[in-house]
Amino acid sequence: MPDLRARRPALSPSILNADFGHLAEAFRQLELGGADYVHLDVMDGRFVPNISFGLPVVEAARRATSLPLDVHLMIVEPERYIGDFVAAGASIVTIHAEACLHLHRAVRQIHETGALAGVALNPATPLTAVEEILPFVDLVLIMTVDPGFGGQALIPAALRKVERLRRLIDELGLPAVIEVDGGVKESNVAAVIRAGADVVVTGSAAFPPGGSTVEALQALRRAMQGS
Ligand SMILES: O=C(CO)[C@@H](O)[C@H](O)COP(=O)(O)O
Ligand SMILES: [Co+2]
Repeated sequence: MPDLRARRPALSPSILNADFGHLAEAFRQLELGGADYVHLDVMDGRFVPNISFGLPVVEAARRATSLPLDVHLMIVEPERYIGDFVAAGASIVTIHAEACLHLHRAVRQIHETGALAGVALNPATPLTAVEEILPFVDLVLIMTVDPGFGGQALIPAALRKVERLRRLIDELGLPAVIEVDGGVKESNVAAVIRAGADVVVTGSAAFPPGGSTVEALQALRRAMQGS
């Protein structure tokens, strides 16, 4: 399992905006561009209004790259599929607090399968939704857009939530890392890191139409270092 605290800030590009006809090439580009993880956005058309992909793509990703797979489950009742996604190759399984009634049990389930456990919050969900589970998770994912689609603009108010979570985690001395997902790009990634992100997800910024993913990731990394 990856050590989430080893490389911070880390880059976890999402393949949501990649060319699905050439996924193996997309993974190669992410490796060449220096990605730390690959973010896989699983959407069920119920928790979010969009359907993306499921287990076969996670399995294909596992075969195509040695990068750790950071699986973001935007599905209702995620606890029903945790074992399947870990068996498919997920290193990190992140479930939404809004989608899961028994978070404590689901987090334990993720750990029992040998993966790292993340809990995600939508922009309108208050931090109190993760306060009690915070000591038990490896990662908290703060959505800076409403989930469901790539290419949306980051909601600036969500960064204030990242700042508050940073303070809380540091005050309590907890090991959980903060991942920020949604609308992160070269022009705002430094502000996202300054707010307290340990891991940043970039979807559309990692796969610019007609552009180079390797160059996009290198530019993002430079901007991250200038934070
Ligand atoms: O979880 C999601 C969207 O629901 C994200 O991971 C997006 O895939 C990120 O894409 P950009 O906002 O960076 O274009
Ligand atoms: Co995501």
